Amino acid sequence: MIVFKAQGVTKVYHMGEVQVHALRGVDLELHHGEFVVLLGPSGSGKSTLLNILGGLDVPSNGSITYAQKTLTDYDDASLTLYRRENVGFVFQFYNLIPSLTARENVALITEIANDAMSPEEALDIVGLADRMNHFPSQLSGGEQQRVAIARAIAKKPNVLLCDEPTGALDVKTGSLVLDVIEHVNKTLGTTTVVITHNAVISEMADRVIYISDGEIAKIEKNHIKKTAKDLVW
Ligand SMILES: Nc1ncnc2c1ncn2[C@@H]1O[C@H](COP(=O)(O)OP(=O)(O)OP(=O)(O)O)[C@@H](O)[C@H]1O
Repeated sequence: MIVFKAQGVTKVYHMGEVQVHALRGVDLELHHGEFVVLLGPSGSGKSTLLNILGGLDVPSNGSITYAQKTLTDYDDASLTLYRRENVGFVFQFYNLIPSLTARENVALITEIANDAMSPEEALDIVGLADRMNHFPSQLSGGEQQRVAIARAIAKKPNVLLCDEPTGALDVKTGSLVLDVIEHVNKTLGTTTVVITHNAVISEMADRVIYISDGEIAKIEKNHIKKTAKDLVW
């Protein structure tokens, strides 16, 4: 089942006289429940594509459908609703609110979402049931990222979009965080897209999409996937 369909998607940023062509015509289909890794050099357009899929940004041209509805026809209010109901985001830097505990950071989302799990349940999934009442400053980087993942998945999103989720973490902690993302993908059936600079992570994907200079250079399917725990880097 196709979740996203992008056709001829371009993105041009205008910086005074200069035009930056971040995406130059992307055609892409993403399927329900799949785990996709986006790989490509710095500046190739990965974050721009992820942000457009997540409704944080809009393309200059082309169309995107999500569950057969045309996102590119949505106004700001509809895009906000789309994000709220369907998309969880995880970024490299965890963006937790320092004055709130882990539980309260997750509750911020569960209070506004329909049919959300409880903050306790979400924190339990990421292995932090016993750290619920700790503040971000009392947690390690990996633990903070797991709180950010709990916050992203608590509303049971159909789609989880992760922009370099392990970029700020050491190998062991990064592997733990990937293990959590893998678990969410498998148990909740969440369509998952992970941007990374680390080619090793692509071994756990169903498909690997290579982006180069604003275009899809190639797409590879992994016939045998590794689990996060089996990755060596
Ligand atoms: N808001 C913006 N205004 C102007 N140019 C931008 C903006 N956002 C991104 N760009 C430019 O668009 C191009 C693609 O950027 P993007 O962040 O999508 O790349 P990326 O592949 O995610 O890079 P990285 O791996 O370094 O995060 C780059 O040349 C970048 O400088």
